[in-house]
Amino acid sequence: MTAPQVVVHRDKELMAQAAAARLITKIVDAQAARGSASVVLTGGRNGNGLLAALGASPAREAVDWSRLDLWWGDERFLPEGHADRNVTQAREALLDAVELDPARVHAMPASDGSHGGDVDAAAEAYAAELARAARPENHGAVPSFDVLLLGVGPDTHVASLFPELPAVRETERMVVGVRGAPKPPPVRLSLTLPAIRAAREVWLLAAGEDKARAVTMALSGAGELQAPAAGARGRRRTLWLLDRAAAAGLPRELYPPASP
Ligand SMILES: O=C1O[C@H](COP(=O)(O)O)[C@@H](O)[C@H](O)[C@H]1O
Repeated sequence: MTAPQVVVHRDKELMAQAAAARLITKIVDAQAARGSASVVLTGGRNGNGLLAALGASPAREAVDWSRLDLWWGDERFLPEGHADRNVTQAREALLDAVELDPARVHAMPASDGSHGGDVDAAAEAYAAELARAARPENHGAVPSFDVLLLGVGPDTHVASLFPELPAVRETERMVVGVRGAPKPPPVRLSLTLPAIRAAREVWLLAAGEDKARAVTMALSGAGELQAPAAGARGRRRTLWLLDRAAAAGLPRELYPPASP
């Protein structure tokens, strides 16, 4: 697992644009090196902001969208097409505007899908889909994602791993059903920390003053049970992409003085 690196941008718009530029480069490089790329998307304001910025960037033409696998770090367990589902919001922000291969868009199950309202069965099904995509050279039962994106909640949650809930303690399963989430809706699906840590790179996004406490806590030695964001690490890189408001509580030693 890698130590966190921190990059601070002036504001959330610039952070989204810079993260989008970074992601385009990563995808293009992975496609050049391995033929395809895999990215795990996040929900939330910062994740959707990044997707919208990517959609607005002329450089999006550099990506071969048909050779991109998309997965999700978490999902609100709601009916297909529900406006609060992370996949619905991602489609609106970007996915409907690019030429993806539908077979490579791995949305998490909906509550009115083939598993009905059984969130545990839905979690097992998504874990099986991940396992089928994993290669022998990968690290465990999930693919080696090129980039795994995570929005950081004001309470330090990432994906749907909330402080002190059972999901953040999971050490075996790659995907779990979550009940009793403090942020609505209460029932969700989430990758676990072991699945997140299989990614080559984990990028955590946080902008706005309501995220400052969470960022300070996660980057100042809190444990992953109290601050799940602290446990989200990539195998090759762990990158925190922040705006100044979210970084306000961090000691300057944590990020280079040259950050504009
Ligand atoms: O509910 C969720 O919240 C987090 C954080 O969202 P934000 O709007 O506070 O940035 C998000 O990362 C997660 O995917 C989503 O389901």
